[in-house]
Amino acid sequence: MGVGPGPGYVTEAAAKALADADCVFYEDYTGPLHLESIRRYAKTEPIRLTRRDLEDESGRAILQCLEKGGRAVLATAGDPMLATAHAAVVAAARRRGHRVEVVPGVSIICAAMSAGCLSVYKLGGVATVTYPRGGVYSRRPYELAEQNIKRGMHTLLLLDVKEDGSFMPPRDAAAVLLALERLEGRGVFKPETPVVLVHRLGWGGGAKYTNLAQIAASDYEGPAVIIIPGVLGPVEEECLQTLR
Ligand SMILES: C[S@@+](CC[C@H](N)C(=O)[O-])C[C@H]1O[C@@H](n2cnc3c(N)ncnc32)[C@H](O)[C@@H]1O
Repeated sequence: MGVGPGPGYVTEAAAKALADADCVFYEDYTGPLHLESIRRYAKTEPIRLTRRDLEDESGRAILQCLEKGGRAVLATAGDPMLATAHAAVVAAARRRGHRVEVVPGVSIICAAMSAGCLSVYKLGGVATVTYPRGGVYSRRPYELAEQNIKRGMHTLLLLDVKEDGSFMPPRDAAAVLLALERLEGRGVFKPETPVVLVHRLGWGGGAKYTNLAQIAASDYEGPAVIIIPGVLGPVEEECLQTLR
């Protein structure tokens, strides 16, 4: 079940699922989750599951609740299935014969495209900007943006989650993209590259049409997404100018 990008986005369907559940679980490593919104509707105290509980242990606590005949809910920020690995939990429960309903939420991906004035018809592949691991950078955002730009498509970049559960600030993401440019050198991420920054949506943040150099020098907080616009239509261009 998704509870949207921030407070106030719990749908009636999500509220009903919470009210009907015997066990309420949540995770907050794929996006910040407003726990009070969940408590408002749930009849039991929500239990936090970590990435390890869900991805390494296959959501065992959820399956145990189901196997005792209970109804279980797993609440996530945004939409529960977009840019997450939660399909594995759904599949594990269905394989054991349980009925599973996915309750969609307002995804940060949809919300960011809306707030950023960009047409989803031109959204190309999505990637995540990650911190270098063991000194090695993932080249995926660079290669994907390069392909999307060639086709005139927009590139939506999600930002890494740190080990301590905090979200990569936009300045760190801009620094990673500029470092990738130094490694690859094909002119995909230049300091003057125009970008749409969507930060802390639903939590008092907003959207800004700016460039990579300005983001690298900014103090916006995460969570955030960075969109590299492709070829802009006149309506997109006109709307983007209002985000300067
Ligand atoms: C792995 S994605 C999960 C997306 C989620 N399942 C959804 O559909 O909304 C998590 C990333 O989305 C971005 N994000 C999450 N919440 C956000 C928010 N409220 N405002 C801006 N970006 C956000 C951050 O880049 C974060 O690392």
